Amino acid sequence: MLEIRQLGFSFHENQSILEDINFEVKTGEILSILGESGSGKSTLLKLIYGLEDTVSGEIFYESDKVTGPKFNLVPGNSKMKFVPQEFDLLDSINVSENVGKYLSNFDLPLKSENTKKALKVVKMDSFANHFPSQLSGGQRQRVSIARAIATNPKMLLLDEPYSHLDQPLKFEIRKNIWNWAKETNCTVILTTHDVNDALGFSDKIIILKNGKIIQNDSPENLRNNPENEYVASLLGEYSILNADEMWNLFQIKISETQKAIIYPEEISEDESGQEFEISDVRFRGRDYLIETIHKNSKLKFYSILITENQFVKLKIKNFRLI
Ligand SMILES: Nc1ncnc2c1ncn2[C@@H]1O[C@H](COP(=O)(O)OP(=O)(O)OP(=O)(O)O)[C@@H](O)[C@H]1O
Repeated sequence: MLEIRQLGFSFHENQSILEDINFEVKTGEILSILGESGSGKSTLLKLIYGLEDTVSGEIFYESDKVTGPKFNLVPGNSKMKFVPQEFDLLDSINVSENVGKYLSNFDLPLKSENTKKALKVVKMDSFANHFPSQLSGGQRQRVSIARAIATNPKMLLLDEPYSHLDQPLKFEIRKNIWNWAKETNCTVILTTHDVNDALGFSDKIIILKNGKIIQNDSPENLRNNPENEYVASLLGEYSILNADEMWNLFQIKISETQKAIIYPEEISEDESGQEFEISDVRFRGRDYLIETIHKNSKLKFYSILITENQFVKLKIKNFRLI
């Protein structure tokens, strides 16, 4: 179990990079830290691994206090594996040797088995004899993940692990890492700004903004009940209407102090609905995202067909308040 209590961090005085961070991660859980660029995701991961010293608060891993470089000759926690954004493979040895670098030579068949298994998780088994200089950025990234996995860590910290991967590969590798982590009961914390890395592949998601946790919840709760518009905006397409718009357009009464967040799949065409003018149509593969406007109110919805009409009548099937 990892526990973070009232953590604060800054690089200089009069600056705040992380503020009042509190959360727990249970053994075997997969946690994604989602936030815009500069929100403090990598810094949080480095603090958990002990690469930076906390300014305030405490981090405990399995009841031991995590300390930073001020207290350790070799920074980093030997009980965890951290894969940073800059992958430091050794160019003089091949992929297989890089992955086995931290494994004991005492049992060579076991070393070879663990290396092969790890390379399979990241789909790099066919590159075992290549040298890092012969690999693309995404392939090097996968090898550095395999190197961490091969050690069978109890806690794996991944900083933007899928940033260099194309969509089909991303999908497969995210699934493989999930399966591997669940099989080995490894706790995984990863950072991302892509909601798709987080929604289907995490037990919990932490939303970070300007160094503060905005929400810490299951993927389902996060999407069903986003704390505010920033959270909704990280989770994909949405529309937002205030109390006057909800009443005037749809005769739905909500408090003046609240707004309604409506996802595209919660809006449907209906002859008895409110008329909106189509302002934009984008093909998404399986359907179209249609943007519409009525006076200053905007709604987005999905449609399998493109209508010939310039106007559509829309109804809201569901919404949540923020
Ligand atoms: N060594 C440093 N010295 C001073 N400021 C830093 C340093 N490293 C990061 N920062 C600042 O700390 C803030 C958080 O950076 P961090 O890298 O944790 O963000 P992030 O959410 O991981 O961003 P990204 O998604 O772009 O990687 C940023 O404002 C950044 O400019």
